[in-house]
Amino acid sequence: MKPIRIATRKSPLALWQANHVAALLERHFPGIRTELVQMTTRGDKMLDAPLAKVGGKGLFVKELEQGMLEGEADIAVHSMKDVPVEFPDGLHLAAILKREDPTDALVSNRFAGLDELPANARIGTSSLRRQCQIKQRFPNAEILQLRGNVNTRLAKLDAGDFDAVILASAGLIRLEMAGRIRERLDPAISLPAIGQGAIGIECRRDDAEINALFGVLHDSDTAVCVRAERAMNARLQGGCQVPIAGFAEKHGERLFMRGLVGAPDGSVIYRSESRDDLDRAEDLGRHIAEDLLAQGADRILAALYPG
Ligand SMILES: NCc1[nH]cc(CCC(=O)O)c1CC(=O)O
Repeated sequence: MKPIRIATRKSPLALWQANHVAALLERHFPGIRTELVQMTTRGDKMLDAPLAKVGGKGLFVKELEQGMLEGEADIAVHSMKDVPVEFPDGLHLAAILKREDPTDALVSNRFAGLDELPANARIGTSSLRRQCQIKQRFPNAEILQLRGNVNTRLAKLDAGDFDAVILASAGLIRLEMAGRIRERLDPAISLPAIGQGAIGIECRRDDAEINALFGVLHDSDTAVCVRAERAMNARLQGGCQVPIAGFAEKHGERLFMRGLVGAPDGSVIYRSESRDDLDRAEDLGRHIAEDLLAQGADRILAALYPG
């Protein structure tokens, strides 16, 4: 069999994730070979623009999808957080891996945790979702733009540009930098992004050989949570550039989900939570979305998407 070509971005985290999938495939299917096809996405090129202004869905995945559609790669490995809810014709998710720690992490060289931060702390993040939740708790905090891959962001912190930065715990853990985490922020304080901590494997729908491989890597507990979260996002039309958070957890045979939509300045945050059966994951996500819209989230989202 020809090597399985894995499309990936070139950031250290993306390469870690692609190599992780390659190692899992080689472990489960002795004899299978893999090779990485490294690509640059529009999101990687526009590292200076504030993420909220760059816009466009699929900023970090489009080129990888194009590569698969053109036959240059067989699968793409993504952070589910970056994957739009709609797939291009011909592509779909083959598997979702078991979720890593889904929380946001506070990283600081000066302060031991969130409660130690001064009221006017300078906090680095380019995520409106993180910004609105931090601003609600610390109205006088100064939010400073922080783009680039995980290593770049830590270098900017170490250069003294910020009192603290907020990153996904999962990225730090995967890159063996968990020691830099000062506090894993409780979801009640910083509700994670849809899909945060989960890795997805995308491939061509009609590629039977490839599709057959991924059942063993699929984690159905993670998938049911991510399905609920993505159903919420589908209803809200959210991308990674809007202040939307959604996080589902499996408690026994039930799902518990929380969602929020906030104004970027933290002046108002609409929150919703609910429970439902596992086989109603998508209804649960849509229900949370409807509840948020009914509270007033539609006005926040309309202001962010003119037209
Ligand atoms: N926005 C980029 C991005 N996409 C996924 C992760 C982290 C890994 C994950 O969520 O699985 C990150 C970095 C971050 O938010 O700090």
